[in-house]
Amino acid sequence: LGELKFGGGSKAGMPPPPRTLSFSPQLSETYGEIFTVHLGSRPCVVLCGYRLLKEALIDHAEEFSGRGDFLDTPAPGIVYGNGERWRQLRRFAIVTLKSFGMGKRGAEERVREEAQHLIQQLYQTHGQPFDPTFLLSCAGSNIICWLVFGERFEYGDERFLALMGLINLLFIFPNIMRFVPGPHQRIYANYLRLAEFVGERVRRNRQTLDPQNPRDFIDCFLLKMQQEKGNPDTHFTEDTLSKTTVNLFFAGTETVSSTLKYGLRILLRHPEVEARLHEEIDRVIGRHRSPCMEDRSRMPYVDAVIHEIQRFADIVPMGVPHTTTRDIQLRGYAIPKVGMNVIPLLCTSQFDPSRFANPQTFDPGHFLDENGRFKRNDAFMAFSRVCLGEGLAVMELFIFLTSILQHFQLKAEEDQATIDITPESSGLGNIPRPYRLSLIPR
Ligand code: HEM
Repeated sequence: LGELKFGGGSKAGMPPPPRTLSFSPQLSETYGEIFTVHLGSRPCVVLCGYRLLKEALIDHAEEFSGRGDFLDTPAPGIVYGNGERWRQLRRFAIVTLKSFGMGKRGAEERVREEAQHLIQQLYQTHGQPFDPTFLLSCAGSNIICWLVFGERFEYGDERFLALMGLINLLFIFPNIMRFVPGPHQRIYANYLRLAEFVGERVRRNRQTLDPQNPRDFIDCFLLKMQQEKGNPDTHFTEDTLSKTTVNLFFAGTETVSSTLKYGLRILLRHPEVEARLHEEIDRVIGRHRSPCMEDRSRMPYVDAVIHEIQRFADIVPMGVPHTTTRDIQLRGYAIPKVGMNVIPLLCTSQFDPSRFANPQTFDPGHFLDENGRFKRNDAFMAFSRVCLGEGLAVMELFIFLTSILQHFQLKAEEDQATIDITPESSGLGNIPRPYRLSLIPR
């Protein structure tokens, strides 16, 4: 297993690393589509390629629905949940967020409104080069703030800035971070501060709770806790409230903004794609009204580009670890229920050469048929199987990206031909390279 790589990452003066994936897919050339690696003392079954991932995550969805536990997070919320607790918290979150309009018109209005705030902020850059990370994170984060905290924040609001400062991709691994010295311990400290922030909001909500008129996810959770009072086996506790809220906050913020940040960089590298996007946006939406979800069905090129950005950026290359809910045979191998993590290497489906003509090339044609209509491809697995926020993410990506391109032309700071669109580092997440761009009003 000498080839096993945990992330890439280029240092100053060094050539960029090859596109390494956390478990280099080349391992499958030697060991096949299914093999075991040992992470410390934990055996993990790694699954590679579209067909095998489909077999496990879709055809045997129930059997592979357990959440792997090598992240060792105690009293988990949804993302690291398992069994009955996970089922109940997940169902509750879906129903509650839908009641606030997630995946529906209510959320669409919020996303459109947030897009307008984002555009106003982008005009303030006055065509000068800037790093888009902060503004994109604010926009994505505000959608989740509205769902879980019942309000959006101005981008300069100190409470919001403090909150944004706590977010880091590595949040998802707080328990690992706790033990790794150096900057990781700071990240773990940030995780605790975010939990504290949530705790304060919970105290505030409790004082003003109106059972007839819950304002946000936290209110709904508190009401559920009241209903479950007296049930010694309840899964709705202070602890699961805090963890679930932190899960939603993280999962819904960093994913969307990283995809947008990656996407804009790819468009800087491919101005011909940007030009076709402008053309379709001008033709279908025009310059004067804000984009809405109804437009999407008439914009196959935009749809294809967003899918291709998500495929190519591949921001969660290893997926999130699963485990089996019962002993199962897969391709003749026995995977026991207990003690085995299953790592679905989503990247091996997203880059599967049997499913994409030129997997290593950014090409929106991967999602277009010969008549220019949008073409689904089942090997597209950016959301894996159980992402709870998929509908919301799709809405945000479409409305934010089309709004930006409706108003601005992108201008690179560096020579377009040399823009490197491989990730800055590639591990549990693919992190886009830091860059600056200018937005020229159209
Ligand atoms: C571009 C955006 C996004 C991407 C690429 C993404 C990707 C993923 C992936 C790969 C998983 C693991 C699924 C599995 O275990 O099979 C996941 C789970 C999850 N995502 Fe997303 N996600 C995105 C946006 C969001 C948003 C906006 C939310 C918030 C509402 C969200 C909430 C969650 C939650 C709560 C889980 C855990 C679900 C569970 O274990 O039951 N995600 N996501």
